Amino acid sequence: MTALPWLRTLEIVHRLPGRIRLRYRRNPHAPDAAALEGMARLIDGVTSARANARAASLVIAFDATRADAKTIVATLADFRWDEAKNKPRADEGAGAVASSLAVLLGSGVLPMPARLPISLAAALPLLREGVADYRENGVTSHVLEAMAVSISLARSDFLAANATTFMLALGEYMEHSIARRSDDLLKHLLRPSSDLIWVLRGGEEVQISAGDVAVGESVVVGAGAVIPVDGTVMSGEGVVNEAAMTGESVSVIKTRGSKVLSGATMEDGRLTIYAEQVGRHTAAARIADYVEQSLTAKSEAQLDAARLADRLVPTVLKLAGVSAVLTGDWRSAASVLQADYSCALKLATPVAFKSAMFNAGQAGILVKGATALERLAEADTFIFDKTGTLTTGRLDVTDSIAFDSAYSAEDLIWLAASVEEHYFHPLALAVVNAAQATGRNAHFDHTEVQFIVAHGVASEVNGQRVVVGSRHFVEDHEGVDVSAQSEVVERLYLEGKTLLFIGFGGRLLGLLALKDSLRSNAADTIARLRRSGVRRILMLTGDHRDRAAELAEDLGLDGFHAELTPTDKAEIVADLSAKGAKIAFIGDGINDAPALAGAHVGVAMQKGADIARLTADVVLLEDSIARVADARLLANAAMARIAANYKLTVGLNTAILGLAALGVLSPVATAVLHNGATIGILLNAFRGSAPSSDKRSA
Ligand SMILES: Nc1ncnc2c1ncn2[C@@H]1O[C@H](COP(=O)(O)OP(=O)(O)OP(=O)(O)O)[C@@H](O)[C@H]1O
Ligand SMILES: [Zn+2]
Repeated sequence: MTALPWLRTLEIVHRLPGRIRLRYRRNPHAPDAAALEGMARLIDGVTSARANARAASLVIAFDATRADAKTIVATLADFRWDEAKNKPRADEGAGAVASSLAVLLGSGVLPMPARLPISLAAALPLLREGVADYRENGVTSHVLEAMAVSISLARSDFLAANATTFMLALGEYMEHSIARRSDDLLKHLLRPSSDLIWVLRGGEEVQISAGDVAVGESVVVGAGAVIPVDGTVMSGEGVVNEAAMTGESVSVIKTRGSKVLSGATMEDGRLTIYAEQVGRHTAAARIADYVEQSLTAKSEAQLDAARLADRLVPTVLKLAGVSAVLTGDWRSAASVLQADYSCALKLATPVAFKSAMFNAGQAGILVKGATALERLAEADTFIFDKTGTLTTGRLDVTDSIAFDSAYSAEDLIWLAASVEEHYFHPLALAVVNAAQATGRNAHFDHTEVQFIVAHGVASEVNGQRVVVGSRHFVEDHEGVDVSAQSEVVERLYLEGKTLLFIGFGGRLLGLLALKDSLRSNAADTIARLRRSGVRRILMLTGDHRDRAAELAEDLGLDGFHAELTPTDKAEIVADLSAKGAKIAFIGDGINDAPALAGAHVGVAMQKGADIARLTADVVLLEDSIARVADARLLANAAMARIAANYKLTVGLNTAILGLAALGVLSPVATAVLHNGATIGILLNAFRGSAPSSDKRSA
């Protein structure tokens, strides 16, 4: 990292209490506007910072009790600035393209003596960059480019030198604008799109840039806008959809006192929000950061490309030497040097990944990074959790059978609901719903409730132990004899129901049967997955063996494991992985979070627990299991495109390189061919991988 003296050029031009305007001289080493703002905001006491690149000014607002102008400027001066992270910039690139083009067109008509200085001036940035890069990183592709141009200049081949400079500038500009566009697309998916927001200041609504809003301000949000801050509603009423943040697709009504999250959209109404978290501290920014971080983690495909690129540079250099010796012509050396394609190699793959991730996002699938995409395509074994994943997770109580005449069917439901009402498990929610549907309130007072994961719940009513849960729990753990009712139990299982056993005072008091329906598109999804090359599809569940067997049969799965605890599920995943399976685990995070985290790639259902959406590599943004197959097909398509692009990059450029080495191609022809090929390949990578046509089979 190099700390550059850009701040020599920083001066205060205007000063007010709590506010200063600084001017910085634009130089190539100055951080860009966003970086400047970011640095300023890190300073203690600074409430907002806004840089204007065009005016080269930086306005900083601060809390005058906590900071003063002098310390702020001094602190800014202390920041070490890593220039490498800030380059290159689009406008500069465009300028270089224009000036090198002018020189290229003009050099032919200029008088001979003027040609060298003009050509040299045009090539200077490139030569300088080559030298700087050489000092810092040794022989890189920039160094090769500088050598190519130097050779042409030395031979007074100005046409070649200028054409090369122009093509390189153009190529670089295109490469980076395509790369940046794919970044922007992705950020657009994650960040509120509008930058201007309304706030109340001095009783009036004023429009400011979202970056300028401070904690404690009142932000006004109308229908259609994205909420820019995390905060509490002070007034108004609105329908808010937080799907992008929490995955919850059902919109909720927010009124005075409700909490709202940045990144959520206002579907209707109007809210005034007290801003509690702004800018980088908001939930939206945290999620975006997370995804950006995982983006920088290099996938295998990216590493392969980078490794080849690194090996390529010295090879090209040697080839240029050999070619010059064999052909006896420096021109061929210049041609070879600029046919180096390590840059294209390094860029094409990430661009393709990002554009695939963007497409996935639009198809309702959040893919957290290139590695996730790669692994999704690699997975040969798909393992589904049952409840809430293959099934809807919205259960209905169909039967309530009490074996003690003192209790009615409704009493039994109420007894279970009284102890279940504290839990979010789909079974618990179903029981509580059923109790409410009875239209009366027959709550049983009980002592504290114990929850035994993947087994059930237990408490005490009137001094007697009450247990609600699986047969295994009630029978094996609680010693309640169930055998007398085995006929009823058998019948209900045969009807495809999930059973809850209710023990009271050590006896079996009754049974609740629940029906959970398979998602209508579960079978279709399984079939599509098989067609996409998945070899084995399994189901894991905490539910009873009989129920699981029936579902597995209906769906044509390759196998299932039932009556599992969350740890059992994780162990099965670990076990199969150890045997070489590449597992994609699909679950909702309720009693399957460890398995989700332990899989090669974890896919979280949209309605899943927060933890699932946070730890999973892929998050469905719609409550449809069809998105799992969509995600797989998308990943396959993206990987195929990346592989094809890679071959094309290597093949095409190797051919150009070979011809250049043989002296067949002039430096100008090489520059045109090489840069044309690079741009074509990038555009191809950028072109979205079209998701399969049946993706909207909801
Ligand atoms: N809150 C609860 N109340 C009653 N029984 C429960 C509760 N939680 C779990 N159980 C019992 O434990 C069993 C296993 O629960 P678990 O959540 O692991 O699996 P599941 O509900 O069948 O879903 P999955 O297919 O996702 O594993 C359930 O089938 C049920 O019998
Ligand atoms: Zn047990």
